[in-house]
Amino acid sequence: MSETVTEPAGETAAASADHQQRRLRVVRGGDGVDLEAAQRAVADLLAALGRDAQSEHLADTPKRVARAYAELLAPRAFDLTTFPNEEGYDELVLARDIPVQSLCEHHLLPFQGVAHVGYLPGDRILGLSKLARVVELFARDLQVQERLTKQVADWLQQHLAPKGVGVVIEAEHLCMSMRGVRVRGSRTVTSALQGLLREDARSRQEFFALSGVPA
Ligand SMILES: Nc1nc2c(ncn2[C@@H]2O[C@H](COP(=O)(O)OP(=O)(O)OP(=O)(O)O)[C@@H](O)[C@H]2O)c(=O)[nH]1
Ligand SMILES: [Zn+2]
Repeated sequence: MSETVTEPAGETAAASADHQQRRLRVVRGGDGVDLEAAQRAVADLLAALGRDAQSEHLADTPKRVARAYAELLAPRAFDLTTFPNEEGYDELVLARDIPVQSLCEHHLLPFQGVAHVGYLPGDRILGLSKLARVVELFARDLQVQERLTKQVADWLQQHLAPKGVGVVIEAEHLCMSMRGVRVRGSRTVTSALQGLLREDARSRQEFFALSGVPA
């Protein structure tokens, strides 16, 4: 899935002046979904599973399922708003317990849990809600948890250029709880660190402590 980051029309001047608020429009995915083909495929799947796709109860199910997957694979566009770090704030900024919902690419079943996303500011700070929006940007996709975790960290490092970034995701995979090995309640923890949070032991420890994850 491709992602684009553009300066909204008329905002270029504000964006180029470093002492001002800066906004970048972020759009990812939403392309590549053929709703009618998806609907036909779901009807075929129901038939292959021995279900009567023409029955009164299932008649609208292919359409609903196609739309549901299209929605689950389409993150909302947003404005990445940053502000100059005028106070020179140089401690961690951490958003804990951001809800995460994604789809495992192996079974197309949900995995869900929470993300803790933190960064050590450089020249700019980020509108706080944007940490959760970046998580959604990559979660609304067919994913593995490791890739999702790393994509969020890499994206923030690239677009915010902070001194460090840390991302922890704790999630339960329905493919492991509802089926297969059937271990209900087991949560997988993944982390991705960049910059000082990776290189400096004290910063890393602080990040994990504030995230509530034993280092
Ligand atoms: N590394 C990683 N593995 C995942 C993730 N989500 C699901 N999986 C695993 O992907 C693996 C796919 O293994 P397969 O042996 O091909 O599939 P399977 O026969 O359905 O495996 P079982 O789940 O053990 O029944 C399973 O072990 C899943 O638990 C993820 O986010 N990261
Ligand atoms: Zn799975």
